Formats: sequence, structure tokens, C-alpha cells
Amino acid sequence: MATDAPTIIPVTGTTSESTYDVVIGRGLLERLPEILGERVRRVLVIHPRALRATGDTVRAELADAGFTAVTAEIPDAEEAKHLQVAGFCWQVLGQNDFTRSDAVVTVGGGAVTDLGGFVAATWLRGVRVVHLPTSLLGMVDAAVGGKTGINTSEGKNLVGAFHPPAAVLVDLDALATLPKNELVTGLAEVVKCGFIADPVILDLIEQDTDAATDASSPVVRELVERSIAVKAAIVSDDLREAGRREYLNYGHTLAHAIELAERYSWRHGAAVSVGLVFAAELSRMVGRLGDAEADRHRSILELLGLPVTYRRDRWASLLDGMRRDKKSRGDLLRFVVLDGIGRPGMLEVPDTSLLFAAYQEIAS
Ligand SMILES: NC(=O)c1ccc[n+]([C@@H]2O[C@H](COP(=O)([O-])OP(=O)(O)OC[C@H]3O[C@@H](n4cnc5c(N)ncnc54)[C@H](O)[C@@H]3O)[C@@H](O)[C@H]2O)c1
Ligand SMILES: O=C(O)C(=O)C[C@@H](O)[C@H](O)[C@H](O)COP(=O)(O)O
Ligand SMILES: [Zn+2]
Repeated sequence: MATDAPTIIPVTGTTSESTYDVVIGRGLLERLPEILGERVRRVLVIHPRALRATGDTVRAELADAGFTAVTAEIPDAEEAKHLQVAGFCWQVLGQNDFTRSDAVVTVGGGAVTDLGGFVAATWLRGVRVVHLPTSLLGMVDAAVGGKTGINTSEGKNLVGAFHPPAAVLVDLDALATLPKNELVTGLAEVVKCGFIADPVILDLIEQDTDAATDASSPVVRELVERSIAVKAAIVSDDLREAGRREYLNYGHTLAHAIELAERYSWRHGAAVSVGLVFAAELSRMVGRLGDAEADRHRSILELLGLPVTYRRDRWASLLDGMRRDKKSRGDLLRFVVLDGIGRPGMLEVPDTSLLFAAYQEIAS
């Protein structure tokens, strides 16, 4: 799998709008003009303050190719996923006369692809978007699949739309400047893919953790490709999360509640790490997952230096946050659990004492 030639993983939706390629390689920027196509005249490049130089490079490449390219610089990380930031981007689009045949390009981590995707989904009820993810998490997860959204004071991603991109360019060169902690937190979503669908991912990380956390190593490329393959296969079948797309939410019910409790000072991937251990404990407690498989969650995440416990005194607010999870139906909380590695399923939990018991296994 590890070569220097680009790898293309197709997402095959039920319509041409939900069918696109995820291209993984190096030096991919030159492909962007062709992907946007001749109908596009204006392009809004959305990037965070921290990636100003990269955003400018993308804008210049587009201008050289004959597009009218403007940038919208947005706040960093989770601060980007606010209604006011979407409003700022809508204003830039309006002031520059963007029409339905124009496009948005996002440059950044998952927060930017979520916000920029949402802006593209809502501007004139939908314009083309191409994602250029720059964080590991953005590459393996957020840029692929068309989930876009912003947070509200009540919780994570509570407002959004399904809006598949026209393409995703995963340029592995971007990882060279990514801080180690961002790489490692991104690996939590990679581990998630390992547990729900591709155990080779787990073997690769356990066999050589140093290589798995070295952005320049071929192991990282293989992990990126394998994780994208898992996600692409699932979202190709179920863009709108009517069925098995819910499995991509493994570990996320608690994770999103932790992010809210921490006012987004934790990275998403760190919260997902704790959420994975909780989901594994829940799976074990209801007799669906064996001890060895459940313990493997904690051990692989600890190997990566990711958190596996959370504050004992926060249970009440976490339960409150979990009720607003998108998998809930009325008063019924629903969780993704495992019946074995690579065998996800759903668990309905009418009685929250079970959740409290599972939480005791991760509480510190
Ligand atoms: N839509 C989806 O399917 C989906 C999937 C998973 C996660 N998400 C969302 O993604 C977000 C998390 O994404 P994230 O972990 O990438 O966080 P992020 O976007 O906040 O980026 C993390 C940090 O890394 C910096 N950064 C990114 N690329 C860089 C680079 N190449 N060099 C230097 N710094 C760089 C960013 O500026 C930021 O400070 C969350 O909001 C989460 O909800 C969405
Ligand atoms: O793509 C999906 O579907 C996922 O659930 C992937 C998750 O990793 C991601 O964090 C997603 O944004 C969570 O979505 P939400 O619907 O629970 O807000
Ligand atoms: Zn996630």
C-alpha cells in the first residue's frame, strides 16, 4: 500500500453528487483547478489563522489557474464551529457575488472541513466544496463522508447538513507541520476504524507504535489509507446515517459529552479515546464483548499516550450531554457497541444505571 504514487479511494453514492474521489498522495495541489472544473469562476478558500501561509498558497495557485480566489480566515480549532463564523463566511460569499456555479475550498483540520462544508451546504442551498484536510483526523475522517456542522451552546454538531464534497485531496505533506499531539489525537479515529472494521489497523499500531506516530513513515500512510477505505465503504452505502453509518459513531456518545463538559478545551480525538474505552466496557458489561477485546481498547490507546479515564464527579452532566446525542430516540439512549472486533452493533439503553456502572470502569 505504501507507495509515492497517489492512491484513489472512491466514494460511490447513489447520486452523482454523492460520488467522488478521495485522492491520497503528495504535492496534490496542482490537481485542484481541474477538479473544480471550468464552470467554476469564483472560489472561497476557508482556512484558520494558524494555516494562513497554506491558505495563501492555495489562493495563489487558484488565481494562477484563472479563478477569482478569495480567502476567509477563521478562528482556530473548535472556535471555528460557530454560527457567527458561518455568518462571516456567508458575508464574504455575498460580498463577492458567489453564484451556484462557484465553489468553496477548505484548508485545515476537521473543524475547518466541518464549518466550511456547512457554509457550502447552506450558501444558495448548496455549492460545490473540495476539502484539503491538513490534520490526520481531517484526512482519515472529517473530510470524507459529507457530514458538516457547527456547535451550539447545548452541544456538539447540533446543527448541520449532509453535503458530500466534490473531491477530497489528502496531501500527506501537510502532516510535516502538524504538532505531535494533533497527530496522536487523530489516531483515536484510526483506532476506532480498527475496532469497528479493520483489525489490521490495530496490529500495525501495536507492532510499531513509533512508526505509527511518525508522520513521515509509510505506516502512517497505510493507516490513513485503511481508515479512509473503512469510512468510504460505509458512507457509500449510507450517506444519511439511516443504518450502518451509525457505527462510525463508536465511542462518540460519551466523547461529545466530554467535549461539551470541557468547553472544547479537549481535542475531539482525545475525547473519542475515552469514549472508546467506555463503549468497550459497556459492550463487555452486557456480555457482547470478551475481556481480551475490551482490554485491548485500553492498552492500544495507552500505548499511543491517549487518555482512557475521565473525572468521576462529572457523571450527571455527562449523562445530560449524552441525551442530546443524535442516535437518541426520544428518551431512549442508543450506543454503538461491539460483538467482537470488526463486528459493531447497536445497544438501546432504557435504564441509565447500566451506563453508570460502565462509567465506574473509566472514572478517575
Ligand atoms: N464531519 C465528520 O465526519 C467529522 C469526523 C471526525 C471529526 N470531525 C470534527 O473534526 C474536528 C476535529 O478535527 P481536528 O482534530 O483536525 O481538529 P482541528 O481542526 O481543531 O485542528 C487541530 C489543530 O491542528 C492545527 N492544524 C491542522 N492542520 C495543521 C497542519 N498541517 N500544521 C499545523 N497545524 C495544523 C489546527 O490549526 C488546530 O489548531 C472536531 O470538530 C470534530 O467534531 C468531523
Ligand atoms: O462520519 C460519521 O458518521 C461519524 O460519526 C464520524 C465521527 O468520527 C465524527 O466525529 C462525526 O462528526 C460525528 O458526528 P455526529 O453526527 O455524532 O455529530
Ligand atoms: Zn469523530
